[in-house]
This record gives sequence, C-alpha cells and structure tokens, in this order.
Amino acid sequence: MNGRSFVKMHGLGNDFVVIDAREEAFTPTEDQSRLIADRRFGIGCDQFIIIEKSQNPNANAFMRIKNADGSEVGACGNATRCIASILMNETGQDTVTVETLAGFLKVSKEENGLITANMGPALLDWKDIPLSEERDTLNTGIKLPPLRNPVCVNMGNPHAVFFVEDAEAIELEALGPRLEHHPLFPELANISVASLVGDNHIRLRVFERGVGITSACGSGACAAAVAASRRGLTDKKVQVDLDGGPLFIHWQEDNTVLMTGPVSKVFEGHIAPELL
Ligand SMILES: N[C@@H](CCC[C@H](N)C(=O)O)C(=O)O
Repeated sequence: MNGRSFVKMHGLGNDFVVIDAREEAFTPTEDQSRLIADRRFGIGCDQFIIIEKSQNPNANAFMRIKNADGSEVGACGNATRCIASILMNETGQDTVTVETLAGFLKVSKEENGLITANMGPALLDWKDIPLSEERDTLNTGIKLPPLRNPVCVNMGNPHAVFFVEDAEAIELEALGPRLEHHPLFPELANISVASLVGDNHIRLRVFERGVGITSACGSGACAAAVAASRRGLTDKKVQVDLDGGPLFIHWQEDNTVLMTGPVSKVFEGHIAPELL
C-alpha cells in the first residue's frame, strides 16, 4: 500500500492522527498539518502528532504536537497518554518517558488499564503563562461578560480558567475565540469554563487554542485542578468531567501534576501520497 501509514487515536474524544517518523523523517508544513486535520478534505483530528526519535537516551521518543490550525505547541495531555501507550506496547514497559517541547514527561500504566502522565510543573508566574503585562495569575482581572477574572496556569501551554456557577450555560463557542486572542495573551491561550459540581469534583469545558471546543483537554483539566485548588475551591486531588468523560488530576507537593485517564486506538490507515 502506498503512502504514509497513520493511526487514529483519542483520549476521551480529543482525537489525533499519529504518524511515526522515527525511521522515515517527516516535517509537515503548516498547510500539510491543517489538511491532515481537516475533517472534510483530510482525515480529521484536533491535533496532528508526529512521533520522532529523541536525542536524549532517557526518553523513549519525542512527540511533536500540531494543532488543527497548523500551529506547533508544547503540550497535549491526552496525546501524551496515547503516544505513551504506543511506546508501552512496543517496549513491554509499564513506564515510559515522552519528550515534548515543554519537557520530559514520565507516563505509567495503572493496574486498571488507565494511563497516568506526569504533566510536569504548574507554572504560575505571569511571565511563564505568558501574559503581556504583570498581573496576579490568581486574579487576572480580564472580563468578557459573563466571564471575568480567570486564573492563569501554564502546563507546558497557556490556560485561562474562568470559574462560573454553571459551565453548561456559558456560550463558549462565541466567547472562546475572543478570549483566546485577548491582548493579555501574547501566545494566545486555551480558554476554560469550570464549575464545582461536588466535593473535589469539577465540570470543565474547554475552547482550545488553535482548535476550538474539544471533547476533552488534558492539560486544561490539569490547569483547572490547579486553579481550583489555588482559589481554595478543592483539595489537590480532583475529578474533572469533560464533555468526553472524566480525568483524575493530582497536583503533587513537588508542584508537578498527575493526570489519569483512558486511551483509545480507533483505526489505522494510509495517507494518499498526493496529500503530503
Ligand atoms: N488537547 C490538548 C491540548 C492541545 C494543545 C492546545 N490546543 C494548545 O494550543 O496549547 C490536551 O489534551 O492537553
């Protein structure tokens, strides 16, 4: 069969086209990434993931992440679990290390089959989000009614989390793009609305930078858990219910954040050579 092979995977419906470029190098242009991600003219995905060889002997592989709009980003929690599961199947190991632009992420398989990724430290300084001017990241102060005063957290990518009474009632499709491009965010931002639905239990909807509303955002769930704990709304172990299902988050004493959830492989295929 001609053309590059790919696998289609998802974590709670946050879906990925994955290409393994460890043997045959592949550096997609922005246009190619957009086309692969296009749900009508390409294959369709929220993120296009390229597995590359890592130059570091301590990592099993390097994971390159492209948003559906072709932009390259530092973190994707759901893809980290998916790529780690590929590497676990290959090596027979229950713990692997995935290198990303944002750092080295250790990922382990739980006895119940769920995968836990250590997503690294929660960065809370305004310069690390990054914000375009000095602000308290716990009360960032921007508003677009009915949303106001998000908590900002960088989990290898920038997140703004707005706490609201009822996340379902927010018109995120309309508000998301305007907040994503707010002048306070020089690298844009992932925009979330979160409400407390029980003890240490959050409902979260995410408008992802470079994509739009997705079924689930792993780094967004980590950011929301950190934000809720900083606001005194929850402890440091939290269940986060996304559109596609729950993720379990633990903001640890060393400031790193564990994220536990499922992975699914949906199908394999070949990309027509004329597409790339
Ligand atoms: N789906 C992701 C986040 C992907 C990157 C994000 N859209 C960004 O631009 O930072 C996740 O599961 O974390």
